Formats: sequence, structure tokens, C-alpha cells
Amino acid sequence: MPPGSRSLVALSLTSRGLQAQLRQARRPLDLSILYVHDTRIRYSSIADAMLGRATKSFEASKPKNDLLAKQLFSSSPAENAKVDEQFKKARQSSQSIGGFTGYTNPSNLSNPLRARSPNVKSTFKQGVSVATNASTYSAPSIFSKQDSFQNTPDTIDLTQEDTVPTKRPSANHTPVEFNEDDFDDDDDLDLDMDFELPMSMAPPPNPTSNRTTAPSPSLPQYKRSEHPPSSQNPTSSAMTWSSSPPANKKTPPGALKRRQQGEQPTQEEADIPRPTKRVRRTLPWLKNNADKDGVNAIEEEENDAVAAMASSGTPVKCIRCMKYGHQTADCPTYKKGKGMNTASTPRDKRIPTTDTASAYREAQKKLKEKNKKAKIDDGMRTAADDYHKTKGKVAMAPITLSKEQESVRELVVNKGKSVFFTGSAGTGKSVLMRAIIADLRKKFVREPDRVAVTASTGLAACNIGGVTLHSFGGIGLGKEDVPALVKKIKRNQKAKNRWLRTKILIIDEISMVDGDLFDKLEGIARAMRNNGRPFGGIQLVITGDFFQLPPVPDYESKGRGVKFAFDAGTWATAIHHTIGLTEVFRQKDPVFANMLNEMRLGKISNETIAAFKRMSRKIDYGDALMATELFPTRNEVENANAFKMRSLHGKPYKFEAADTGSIQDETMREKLLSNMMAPKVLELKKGAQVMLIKNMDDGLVNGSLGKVMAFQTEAMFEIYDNDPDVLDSSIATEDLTEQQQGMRANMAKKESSAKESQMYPLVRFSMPDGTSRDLLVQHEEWKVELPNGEIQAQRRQLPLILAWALSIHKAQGQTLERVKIDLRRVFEKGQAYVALSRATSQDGLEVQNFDKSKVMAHPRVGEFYNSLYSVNKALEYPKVAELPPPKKEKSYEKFMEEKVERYNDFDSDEEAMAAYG
Ligand SMILES: Nc1ncnc2c1ncn2[C@@H]1O[C@H](COP(=O)(O)OP(=O)(O)OP(=O)(O)O)[C@@H](O)[C@H]1O
Repeated sequence: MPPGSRSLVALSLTSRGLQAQLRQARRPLDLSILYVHDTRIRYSSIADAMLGRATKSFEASKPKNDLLAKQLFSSSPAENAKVDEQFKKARQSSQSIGGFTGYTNPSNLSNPLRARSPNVKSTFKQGVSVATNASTYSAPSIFSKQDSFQNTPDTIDLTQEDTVPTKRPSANHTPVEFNEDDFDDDDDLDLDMDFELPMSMAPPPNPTSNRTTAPSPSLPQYKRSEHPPSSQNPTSSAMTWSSSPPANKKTPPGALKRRQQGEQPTQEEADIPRPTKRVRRTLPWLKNNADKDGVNAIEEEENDAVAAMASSGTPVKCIRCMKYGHQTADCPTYKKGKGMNTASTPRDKRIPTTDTASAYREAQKKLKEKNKKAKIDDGMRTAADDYHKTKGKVAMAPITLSKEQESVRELVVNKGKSVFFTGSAGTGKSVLMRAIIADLRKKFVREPDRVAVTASTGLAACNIGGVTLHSFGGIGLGKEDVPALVKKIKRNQKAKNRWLRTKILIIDEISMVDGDLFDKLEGIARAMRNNGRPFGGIQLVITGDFFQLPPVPDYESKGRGVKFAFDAGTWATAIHHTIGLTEVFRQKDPVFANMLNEMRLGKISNETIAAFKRMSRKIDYGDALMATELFPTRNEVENANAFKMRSLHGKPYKFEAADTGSIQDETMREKLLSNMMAPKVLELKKGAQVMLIKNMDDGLVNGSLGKVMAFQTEAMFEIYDNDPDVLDSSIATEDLTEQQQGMRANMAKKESSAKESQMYPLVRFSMPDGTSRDLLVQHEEWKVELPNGEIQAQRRQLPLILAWALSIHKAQGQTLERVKIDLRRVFEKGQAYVALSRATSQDGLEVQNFDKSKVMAHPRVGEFYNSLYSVNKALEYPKVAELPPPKKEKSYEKFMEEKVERYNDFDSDEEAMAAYG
């Protein structure tokens, strides 16, 4: 293959190899990082359709004996033909990602190749090996290698000079032959990248060169013009592309002066050819966009149009009033000032000119529509801005996973292991599970039904956007034996498909899953999938803490006692790794975290007992909000909240949920929805204590406590938001300014006339730092969604619940600043631990009637955890996570730097399992 062709093949193959590597790295990179050579030519990888053009440009502009050729040719032609393979080799050793800059200084060819992506700059740690398995490298792991971008023997050596051809390729070299699917990979090319054309462009053709031009009948004047000979316009010189002969541009001597003096042109001047003003050729959509071009463009168009009509013999038509018989400049309407005054008309309202009435009307209509749309867009933008402004929302900053959380994520998402991760309350199990689900959803974006998100209870399932295990399995109550259940599922096409399609089964709050149910599901999976591997080969991702709430005992199984999921016969074979999270995030105080840990393990010391007993004091929080009291049963909760509501005077406001979903049977849908945090009917009054049940932003999160201050429409909230004093009942009306008094009166009027359906509760939430924030709480949605995206049930309701009292069941998974519990009421193992571990600090926890026997863990659970690690080890003070101060904004580069660094620090996933032996 001739050398010239070879360089192009090398370029193309380099591009394909690069893509393969980028895919390997599973990370979107800008392909424009492929830069070869100095400032003269900048090649980007580009679609094969452009290859021909690039070839020409390259050949046209390539400097003689340039270094590009030297850099592109490898040491032997045979190797050159297998550039792909060389890249494969490079991949194995993870030495090259394929993107590099280099050789801006041709004299410095031995410089290592450098990554050009801003995402990876200066983040490499010396000599840290990250990945343990080359086939599972992720982009950051590749980048983290110090020598990722070094030019090593494993990569194509672009600097060898020994075989560099010094001759320019001959003009008649044999054409390069490509296989038709040589460029299959190019489908993935990023065509949005910059492509710089070669520096010199071919000049426009000489309009007169060797052409016997037949004079155009429509352009009689040109016939007489003398075009300069082609020699005066060498093709290599830069000239503007114009059809006007240069003679037209000349002003005859003295003509300007004579014109200024009002003299008639001389015969000589009159003989100089002047092209008639012609209608500028324009595309319809450009015409419609004429308003964008400003006043001058419009005036020019108008003049052009008038001139065109005049020269073509058509009657003169005014562009402004669209009447015939006079020119635009003489338009009487315009002169009277009634017409469109472009000078003072706002740009958007100007109508582009056209030369027919129907086209004009059409344009006018389009412009009106456009303006209307722009108005709506503007309105929406303003509304959106206002929404954020008035509510003072700050976007939720994503939580950065800790090292141990990150290692679990890696094990699940990238290594496909079946994992059970556990840990005491507040160690970030839910946060980690959400991160894993998000990653898996991204991974299976084209096949969302491959990931089944489930939980033991409806409430837990709702918290992670999934369904209950029963619902996923299509087993109803699941009382039958496995063969009967398999038969049942086979009759239900949707359930059958779920079992066949699922690759990853996520189970949250495993502590409430019955052991028998776990075994049944395992058997069903093997039978349905006709696959003898544990769970029929489905990858399991399970989390929960067995020290928390146990399975709800059903009537039949009461006799046999509780059976946890870890008691299931198939548990051990189904789980590859058990991982314990050890860093506590919820409690910042290590003493308090340790007290809870002792309680969890059932090894409670006398000091801890004494400390809990001291917590029976009444806490004055210094504001109008009380601690939320936790009760074991729903009835107790409802009674406590109803009692408090009755004590409030004022008008009650009822908010009914709007329920929808694919399940048509109302009772069944109701049953599903009854598990949700959001109630079917929410009754509120001014002064009601409420809890937010959705994350709104960094400050206003699920569990935030607040008080209803008022009920307002959005318009009222606007007024209030501009001047909160107007609503502050502690400020007497006479103490307000005149304007404020007017606003207060206006507000009262609006309140009395507004429809109840337009009123929302204005809630004042107390923040952990002692400040407060007001929010006009509006509707949100909750869904029960199957893996295939089918929404079985959906509820639209205000994200609030009454919060004087809350059930322990609903509190599981929550983080609460103020908690109160009377342990006399507790009857189930794990309840006390769940209740007490919701608190973030001792200062926010009130414990009545502390009794050691009430906080004991289930002995079977203790045994299970004992088998995982020594109790003494676990009794060591738990680590309290040291979090960096919250950052509001983080640049993408910074984020990537940190991500890469985390990978550098991560030695092996074994470390994360250390705590559990
Ligand atoms: N990596 C992290 N960085 C910062 N905060 C975190 C992190 N992980 C968890 N948290 C915070 O810690 C608190 C507890 O987290 P989470 O609810 O996930 O814990 P959990 O183990 O599921 O608790 P529980 O078992 O009680 O339900 C939450 O406020 C959460 O935002």
C-alpha cells in the first residue's frame, strides 16, 4: 500500500481503535481529543462520509516532508495493517486510552502523550494500581493509572523514524480499498465535535475562465461589461466571490461631486453598466426570520423588493400598506404615522416583507404565532424563575458515597455479584441502594425490565420507587407451595415475563421478609427460568438490618415463631457477599452512636442505661414545634394526631388525593396505595404540625418538621413572599406601613374569595441550624411501578403528614431531628431500636420509661451477626463519618477529580467486607 494511503488508513483505524477503547472505558469522551500534528492540520475523528473530503484537504495542505507522516507510520507496514490489534494490545495493558495531544513541538517527540480531556487533568496518583481485572476497567480506573497515557511499546509507536517515508506520495497511487463494514464502528462517532477545515480552501471558480458566456437575457447590462482576463485573477489568490465585474465598483472621476451638486451624469457615466437592483434571493424560512436581522435588513429587503418590481415592469406596490400604485417611501398611511414604524416597533413585532399579499399575510400569521409562543416561553421562564426564587430552593447536592459505600456499588454494578449489605441504622444503606438503582437503571436504560426493584413492604417499596416482593413475584399472598405458585405465575403472562426478564432483583428492608417466602421465591425463580443456579441465575442485591423490624407474623406462622430471611435454607447459596457498612452518618456524636450500637447488639452497658434514663426530661426546643412521638400501632398514631387537631381552632382544609394507575380494581388499588406515606385524605388547620415526606432540596428533606402558618393561593403567596410582615399576625396592622396595610387588606379579601381548591398550606419548616424556611406546599406524586414501567398505582397529594405522632413502621428509614418515645408501649423486638435510632442527637431525643428488656434484640439475629463477625469487634466504637462541609456548587472537573481520586484510594473490595470477617 503506498505510503500516502497508509497514513489515511492509519487515521481511520486509529479512530476506530479509539472508539473501541472509549467504549471499553464506558465513559463518554469527546473524540476531538485525537489531535495529531502541529498547528497546520488538526484532524479529528470524523464520519467516513467526510473521509474523502478530508483526504483531499489533507493532500492539498500537507506540508512537504512533514512530521505528521512520520508520526502516523508505524515501524512496519505489516503492523500498520493491524492497528486495531495493536490497540487491543494496548487495551490489555491499559496503557493507552487513545486520546492524546502531542507534538506541538516537533522537536520534542519523546514527550509522553498527554490526556487532553479536562476531566482528567492532574488527577493521577503515582503508581497506584486500581483495577484488579483488566476486563472490568472503568474509565476512572484507567485514568487513574499514572502511565495511562504514556507512549509505551504496547501502543503504536508513532515516533519511530526509521520507516518514515520521506517522499511525498505519488499522485497516481493505488486507491485504498475498504471493506464495506470497515467503518461499522463509526456509527458511534461523535459528530458534534469541532472539525477544523484545512487552512487553505479551494478558491471559487473564475467566473470567466475559458467560458463562452451566453449573455443572459435578463441581464442585458452584463453583456456589455468587460471582464478582466483570467490571468488577473489567479486562482490561488483570495478574492471575494461576486458576480459583479470589478468595473461596476468604480466611481467615475468627478461623478460624486457632480451628483452632490445635482448635475446630470455625463454620457460617459451613463454608459457605465450598472446592474439593476435585484430581489435578493432568500429562502422562505429566512424571510420569516427577517425580524431577526434588524431594521436595516428589513429596509434593505423592502427597497430591494420595490426596485425589483419596478425593474421587472410589474406595477409598483407598497410594502407597508400592500397597495399598488405608489412606492413604500411615498406610502400615505405611513406618512400619517398610522402604519408600521419599524424604527420604533420592537424588533419581535416587525413583519418581514414579501412581494405578494398572500405571502405577506402568511408571514404575518407566522410572526404572530411566533411572538405569542415567545410570550408564553418568557412567561414560563419567569414562572420557573419565580418558583425557585420565591421558594428559595437550592438544588439537591448529590451525596458523595463513602469509600465503603462506593466499593459495594462497584461490586454490584460493575462486577455483577449477589450482595447483601447491612449495617446499623444510619450507615447509609438506603442512600447506597438508591445510588445502585440509579446506576443499574442507567446500565439497563434500553431494557429497564431487567432490573426489578422490590421491598418487603409497600411503604419501603414506595420509598425506592418499586413494588412489593409479592407483587413482583405475582404470587398473591404466597401461601401455596412452590409448584402451585409456579402454575399460578405461568397463567399470568406479565408475572411470567417478569421472572424470565429479570437479571437483577433488588430487595430493600430484608429484615421484614419471611424466611419461607425467601425460599419459595428462590424455588420459583429456578423453576420459571429453568435454570438450576441459585435464584435461577438472577443477581440479588439485598439490604436491611435484621436488628430492625422483623417480618410481620401471619396467623398461620405464629405457632412456629419468626423466621428471618437469613434462616432460609437457600440464603447462603443465593448471596455471594455479605458486607457490613460501618460508618454512621445519621448521628454525628460518637457517644450517642455507640449507645445505639450497644442497644442494637443487645450488649447494653450500665452507663448506656443510665444515659438513656436521663433522656426522660422534657425538651424545650424554643419554637412552636414539638417532638414527633413514635407509637408502635397506627391506631395510637391516629388518636394522638386527631386529639391535637381538635385542639386547634380555625377552618379545616381537606386535601383529597387523586389516585390513578393501571389497576382498575379500586379496592386492590386502594390497598396498594394505603401503604404510602401520603394519606388518602389530609386534613389541616392553621397551627397543625406537619412533616415533609419528600425531599425538596438540600434543606427541606423527607422528615423536616414544620407548622402550617396559613392557607394561600399562589397569588397570595407572591405578595407574602415579597413582604412576609404582611402576614405576620404578631405585627399589629397599625404598626405596618400604609402600603403594607393595603396589602394585608388585599390579602384578606383574596383569602375570603379564593376557591378552596386553589389554596395550599404555607408551612414554616424548622431547619437543623435553628433557622426556618417557608414553603407553599403543592402537590407531588408517588408511584407503585413495575419493572416494565407499568404504573400500577399512583397518588397525587400534598407531601405532608400530620406529625405530632408517627408510627414506628412509618418512621423506619427516616431521619428525625426531634423524637419522643414511651417504651412502655413497645411490644416487638427491634421496635425500640428503630424508634431511638431515628434521632440525630441526644438533644433531640426524649425517652420515657426506659426499660432494658424492651430494647433487647432478637437472639436469632444476634447469632446471625455473630456468625459474621465477632461481637467484640462490633462493640468497638462505631466510626462516625467525618463529612466535609457541604458544598453548594461543584464544577464538573472537580467532581471528576474527586471521583478519580476515590478510585485511586480504593485498594480492593475485600476491605469493605473486613468488618464482617
Ligand atoms: N455518603 C453519605 N454522605 C453523606 N450523608 C450520608 C451518606 N450516606 C448516608 N447519608 C445520610 O445519613 C442519613 C442516614 O442514611 P440512610 O437513611 O441511607 O441510612 P440507613 O442505613 O438506610 O438507615 P436506616 O437503617 O435507619 O434506615 C441520611 O440523612 C443520609 O442522607
